[in-house]
Amino acid sequence: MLCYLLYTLVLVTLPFVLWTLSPMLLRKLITDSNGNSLPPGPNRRFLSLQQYPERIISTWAAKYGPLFSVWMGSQLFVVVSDPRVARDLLVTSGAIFSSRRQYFLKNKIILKGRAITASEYGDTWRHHRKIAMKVLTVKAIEGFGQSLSYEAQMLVRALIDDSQCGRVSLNPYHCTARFALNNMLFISFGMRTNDREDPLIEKAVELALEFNKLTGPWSNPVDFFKPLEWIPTSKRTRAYKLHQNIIDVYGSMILRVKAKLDADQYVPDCLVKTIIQDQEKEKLDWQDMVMLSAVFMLGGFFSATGLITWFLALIPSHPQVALRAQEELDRVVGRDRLPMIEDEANLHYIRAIIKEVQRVHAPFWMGTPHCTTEDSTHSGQFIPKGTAVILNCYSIHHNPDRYEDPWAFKPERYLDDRMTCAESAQQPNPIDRDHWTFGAGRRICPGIHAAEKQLFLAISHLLWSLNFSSLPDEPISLEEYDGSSGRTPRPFKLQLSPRHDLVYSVLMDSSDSTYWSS
Ligand code: HEM
Repeated sequence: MLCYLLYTLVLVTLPFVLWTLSPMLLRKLITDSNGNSLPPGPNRRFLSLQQYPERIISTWAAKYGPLFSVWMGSQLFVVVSDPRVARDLLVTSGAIFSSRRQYFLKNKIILKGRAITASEYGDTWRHHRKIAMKVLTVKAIEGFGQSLSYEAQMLVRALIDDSQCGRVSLNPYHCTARFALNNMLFISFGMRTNDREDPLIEKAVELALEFNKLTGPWSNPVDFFKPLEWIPTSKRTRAYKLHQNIIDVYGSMILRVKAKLDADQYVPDCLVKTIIQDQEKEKLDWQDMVMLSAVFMLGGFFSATGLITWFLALIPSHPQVALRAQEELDRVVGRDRLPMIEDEANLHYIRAIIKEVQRVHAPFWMGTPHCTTEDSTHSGQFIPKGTAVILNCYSIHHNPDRYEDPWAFKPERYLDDRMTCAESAQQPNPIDRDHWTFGAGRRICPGIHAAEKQLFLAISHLLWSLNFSSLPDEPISLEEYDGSSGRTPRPFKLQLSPRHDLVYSVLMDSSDSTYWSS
């Protein structure tokens, strides 16, 4: 009996053990016609990397070098941990390094291969990205300037209001989320929410959080082991539910805009107005329309919320940074008005703070994986067609050769950098690029201009108006975070106070008196 049990155990586990260890052999067998073999890497397969995958990835990058390979289940990945390699592969060889792997949960179930980010490289991706760019170019974003500035003012007001003018401590997440949500609502649907208790905020936050929990590039075994696709799991059920919720929530919002347009009511220029008006010309079906509007809300909203919340988590432990920024604000803007978009060019230290937050707290340490559409080689290393490519921002952003004292939060390092992030990404020498938070190559984040303007307005308004401190018995963790594809800080509390006597009167000078209740 014991023998029989042992025999069965060996029979069941041996194939799995051999499969897990097969990379040892495959690394020797897989070569291109010139004998170039795969980049080095761990000699076993993994099914997932759960919490904080960047930590093990950076250890592997240190061991195996700037281009290493690793199998996640049946999928071969290469991980890029150096700016020059990133430029060579993602930019120079962009024609074959710009597709997307069809992840089971994210791409197949939740986004159905659409939403730009889930589309494979080709005509549909090009077409949908071009449509999105109609509202995301520098010029288009300038057109949203007034609304973005207004939301920044509302962000500060909401923080003051919710903290009862600084009398009680608060978790700022709800306020930062509403700021980013309203910006995306306006750019996508030409609307904003005034209601402090609006269930739409809860729903949008819930959908974005669920999306980020379910779609980490390395967090789901089902993405890498096909037989698991047939096994009902709670994650698979959640993915189907999320897809349906996206269709229901954003679909009903599109219908709201359409009803207004049909009734000849005013709708500001926005993504959804464009796609409704051009639906026939652009040959968009209902799923295309919903997914295009959803990706702004899921990706754009979550990442901007994350970065502003990370800024608020960082600032209490860096009072000297706040002080220096506030001296700059007093000198350039003064105390009798709020910062404006036009001030950005003269607020060098504020811009440096934003770049440094983006470097030390990039919302996506592993970017969004690209996928190759042809065989290629780099420095004598073979990268087969169908390989998934990870841009390892975590190692790149902590390389001491590029960033002196890389673990420290030091905005000064960017003080002489006068370029926008979009301009910096175009520099011929990739080492000079500020950071890699927005990705690289043909799939670089199309929302980069919208993100930069929002972040500038939010952070300059916050620093102009308020001082922030943590609670003595509730230190803020800068190490831990929530999310798997995107990261936001663990919930924390702040104590805030107005910075000078004019703060309330300048902020009160607003047309929207229904909102401002204190
Ligand atoms: C606030 C900070 C933001 C960060 C850090 C960020 C970061 C990223 C990253 C890393 C990618 C993947 C790039 C690649 O594949 O190489 C991406 C893609 C994308 N982002 Fe953003 N993003 C931000 C804001 C936004 C905003 C505001 C929007 C929309 C208004 C947006 C829309 C998109 C879309 C549609 C894609 C898919 C692009 C494609 O696959 O071609 N993002 N973003």
